[in-house]
Formats: sequence, C-alpha cells, structure tokens
Amino acid sequence: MIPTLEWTDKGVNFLDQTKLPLEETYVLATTYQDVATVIRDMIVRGAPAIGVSAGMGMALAVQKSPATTVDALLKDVDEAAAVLAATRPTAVNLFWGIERIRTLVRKLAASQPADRSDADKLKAITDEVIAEANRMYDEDIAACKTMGQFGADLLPKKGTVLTHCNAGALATCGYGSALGVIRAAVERGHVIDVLADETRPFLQGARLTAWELMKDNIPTSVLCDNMSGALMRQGRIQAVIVGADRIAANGDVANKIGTYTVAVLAKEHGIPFYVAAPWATVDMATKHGDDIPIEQRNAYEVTHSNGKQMTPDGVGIENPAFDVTPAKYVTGIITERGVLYPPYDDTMLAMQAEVNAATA
Ligand SMILES: CSC[C@@H](O)[C@@H](O)C(=O)COP(=O)(O)O
Repeated sequence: MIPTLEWTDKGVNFLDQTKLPLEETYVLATTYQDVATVIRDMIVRGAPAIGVSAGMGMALAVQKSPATTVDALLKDVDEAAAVLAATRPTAVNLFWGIERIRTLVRKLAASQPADRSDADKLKAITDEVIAEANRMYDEDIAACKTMGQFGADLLPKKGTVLTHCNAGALATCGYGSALGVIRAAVERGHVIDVLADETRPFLQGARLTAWELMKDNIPTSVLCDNMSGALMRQGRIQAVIVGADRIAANGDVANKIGTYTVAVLAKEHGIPFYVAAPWATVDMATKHGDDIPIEQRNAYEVTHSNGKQMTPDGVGIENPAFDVTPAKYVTGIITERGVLYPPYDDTMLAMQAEVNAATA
C-alpha cells in the first residue's frame, strides 16, 4: 500500500506529495510545528490524511512536551492545537483529528491516580495518546475499505468514471475514499476506465490520481479541467465519484475547486454524481454549505506553473482552493456507515443518531 504517512520511532514520516510523480521522497516531522508546516505546504493533503496527520501532530506535541506536570502538559497541548488548527480551514477532518487527541489528553489527565508520580502520569498519557493516533490511522484505512464495499456496485460494471482532484490512497492513510470505491469495483471485476481531471492549479489529478492508479494498473487518462462537459455530451462518462473536505448537515459538499462545475454538468447529462467520505468529514454543526470556510491560497499557484510565470504582471488572481456543491446535485454519499441518499437533511440526521448510539 502507498505509504502516505506513518508514525515511526523518529517522528511522523510523510511521502512528499509536492514532488510526485517525478520523485518519491519523504519528509520526517519530529515536532508538531513540523507537522503544521507539512500540512500547510501540502506535503500531505486530502481531508482524511490531514485529519490523521493532525492527530499525529498532537501526539508529537504530547511526546515532545518539556512539561513536568500534567497541568503544564495541558497548556502545551492547547498551544499545539491552536497551531495545527491554523494550517488549513476547509477540511473539517483537521479539527476532528485535533479534538480527538485533545479530548483524550484531558480525559486521561483527569483520571490519573493521585498517588502516581508526575513522571509516571506523563508517561501513561503519552503512551495512550500515541496508541490513539495509530488507531486513527488504522481506522481510516478500514473506513476506506468499507466505503469501497458499500460503493463498488454503484459504479458501472463496464464503463468510464470521472474523478476530480485526488481522493485516493494519497489523500487518506491508504486505499482512498473515491478511488477506494473504484479500487473495490475493479477488485469485484468491474471493467473501469478512469478519467482524472488534472485539477488546476495544484494538479492533484494529473500528478497524484494518475500516479497512484497507474501503480495499481487501473486504466487512467488525464483530462484538462475544461474537457469533461464535452465528453459527457458524447456519452463517454457513466459515473462521477469524488471525495469531500466537509459535508454540511444538509448534504452540501465542499470539495476541490471545480467539483461544483462537474456536478452541475453531470446532472445536466443524467450522470450519477457520488461523493465518498468517511463520517469524520461530516460536520453536523455546519447547517448549510454556504457556511463552510473556503481556503484562499497564494496567487503564485495560479500565476506560475513549474516556476514559470504564466500571467502578465499585476493581473488580478482568484485562487479559492474549494467550492461547495449543493446537495441537489449529489446522487449519493458513500460513508463507512452506509450510503446516504436524499433528502440529506433527514438521512444525515438519522445517521448521526446511529453514530451517537454506537459511541454512547
Ligand atoms: C479523500 S480526499 C477528499 C478531498 O480532501 C479531496 O478531494 C480534496 O479536495 C483535497 O484537496 P487538497 O487541497 O489537495 O487537500
């Protein structure tokens, strides 16, 4: 399996996604500040991978904290949480990963036996937190595999599937969400050709989706972002599947910029448009997609390609990294807890109730 990120004795090792597909190199993060840089610079990217990376960053904060008391550790953990939370605003998994570890640290801090030494308390907390970060990693891969099982038969037995951005092994801890569903369908014997939108300006589709699907020998062609409408009109696309960075309580989906365009085109051509995302991507506290914060990235990503200037000096530049696809364009949302269908206001609420009951 593609090693997107991994907890090691030396720190968290990240496959450097800015260098793919030409170089397979790794970046070792030994502090939570390093992890924040890795997330901000998109050495690791993709909502689920960002979430687990944030969890591992929090674990590094606990492990490397100079605190000699539990109270001091709690302060360090809050500081690490603030630094990690300021990296990228759209993927809700980031905040989920941070809060999962912070909540655990607080719980462990409150439950340490009074007769234990400070050093023993800190060691017990550290061990538990590192184990939890690794559980998050394992659970993410398991969630991707389960989404694959739920979603595989929604894809054509034989046909062409369009995807946008990279929602694959590289965007998760392994296997992928949208690409995991494609992988599972292929494992079941579906004959699928994948079309990968190049996904300007960061080229996640051209560089990453193409790279990882070719490694798995899944037939893949790269399209410029403005080509899919013409191919849909020619009847050459049978389904669309993408990932998500945040799903609001009404089923609106934030995903890589350009997803909305693809979804509208798909509806116009009667093509099913699926979203595959772990439940950690669902944000029931955000009622409507318009309330999802959209990251604005540096103009340089648009003005330059491979270091070469592409636009005249001084021209205005737009670079929103994500857009929101209204729920009415989404045929189904594939999660590790099952597939949700419209009306999403109701089905998401029912699923949340199931999740609450299972975790009570
Ligand atoms: C399973 S990944 C889902 C999304 O995170 C993915 O489609 C996406 O938009 C990634 O954006 P990125 O800016 O590369 O982090």
